[in-house]
Amino acid sequence: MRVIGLISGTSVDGIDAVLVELQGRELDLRVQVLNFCTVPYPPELRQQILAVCAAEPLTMAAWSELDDAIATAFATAALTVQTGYPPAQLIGSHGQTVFHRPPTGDRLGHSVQLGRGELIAHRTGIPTVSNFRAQDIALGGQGAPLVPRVDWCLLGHPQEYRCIQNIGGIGNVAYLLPQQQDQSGNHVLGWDTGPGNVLLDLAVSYFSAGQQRYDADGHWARQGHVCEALVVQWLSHPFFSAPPPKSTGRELFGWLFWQQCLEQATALGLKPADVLATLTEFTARSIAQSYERFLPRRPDRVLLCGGGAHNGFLQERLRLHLGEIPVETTAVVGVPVDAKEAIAFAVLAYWQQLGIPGNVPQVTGAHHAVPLGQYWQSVRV
Ligand SMILES: Nc1ncnc2c1ncn2[C@@H]1O[C@H](COP(=O)(O)OP(=O)(O)OP(=O)(O)O)[C@@H](O)[C@H]1O
Ligand SMILES: CC(=O)N[C@H]1[C@@H]2OC[C@@H](O2)[C@@H](O)[C@@H]1O[C@H](C)C(=O)O
Repeated sequence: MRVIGLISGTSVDGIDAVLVELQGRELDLRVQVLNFCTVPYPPELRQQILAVCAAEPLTMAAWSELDDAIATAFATAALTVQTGYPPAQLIGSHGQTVFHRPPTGDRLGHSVQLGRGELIAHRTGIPTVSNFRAQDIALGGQGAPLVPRVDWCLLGHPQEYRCIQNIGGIGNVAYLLPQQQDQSGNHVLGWDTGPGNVLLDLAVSYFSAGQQRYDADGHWARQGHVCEALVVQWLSHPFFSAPPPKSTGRELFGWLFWQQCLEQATALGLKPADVLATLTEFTARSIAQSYERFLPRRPDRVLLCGGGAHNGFLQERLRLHLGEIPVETTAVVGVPVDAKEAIAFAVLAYWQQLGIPGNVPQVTGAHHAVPLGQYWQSVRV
């Protein structure tokens, strides 16, 4: 089946769109990437999204406008990625997360992704699956991370224990047992590791007065010195010691957290490069520390994906803290680092059609595994 996968993540840097040909089911799943592109948001729309993520209030009418503007941008990205290719039969659209609250005690989680699937289906003429997190949340789960079951199929190894580490705005890991030992995918572990690039991006944007959006290859951070006292202080945040299942977002590691970091760094007289070096170290250590705390054994290999996989300095720090464990990217096993999440939502939509579960209960905390997403029919245009 030809499927389009769409996602814009917590970095809000644009819509990743992939066109794939999918065959098979789970361990025999085969993915052929036909095309991939990232379609940036119009700058004004990006600013509106970031404002909502930073808790700016909206009327319901403005909220509806925003939802449709995002859905329209997603539909455009879908049409762009399939230009020149035979039409896709299905779209899996994650949408844009603007709010994420994990469950606590009796209170159900709540995760809001804008860019409604019904508009995407209508605009593109392609049936669309969206709203992937809601069913997991209905079963008491975090609604995230949802990619680990796809990782198990696409990136698992017959004999190796592997960690697939996404470093997007937020970081998340999937820990895969050798496929020979785990034929069901029920033993996959995973959780959000904390901030990926989100604080770094906020810092770069601040220090460059909006001229730069991210620290290309970690070049700026590499020129600074790590302030160990701040790294230790930031790592004492209760999120890091809480056991999985756990997920997070800009609500915890976003604008407010960055403001605190900036205040503390300024009080200590840190230069911009030092702040970036310290934030990079914080991300690297939060990942390594979570492996030490929560993994039953050290992985044989770590495969990185997401935009952070392009940050050489972050990779260096991570290697240092992971000791002997080889750290590579998913690209070395044929899965492009920037397309992996979009591929995952194409697969989750495909599984929804086949009735195959998408979540992993011990990852999200949901009561059981279930197909994910809501299906919207379309009128062929
Ligand atoms: N060449 C590069 N050097 C350093 N960092 C980079 C580079 N390219 C991208 N990034 C970082 O990656 C980020 C985007 O990553 P990605 O697209 O994986 O995030 P996302 O999908 O929005 O987040 P999430 O996985 O949390 O949903 C950018 O905001 C930037 O910080
Ligand atoms: C609520 C939400 O959008 N969470 C994202 C975010 O970005 C990374 C991490 O936090 C992960 O939990 C999740 O995305 C991926 C696609 C997931 O669900 O696996």
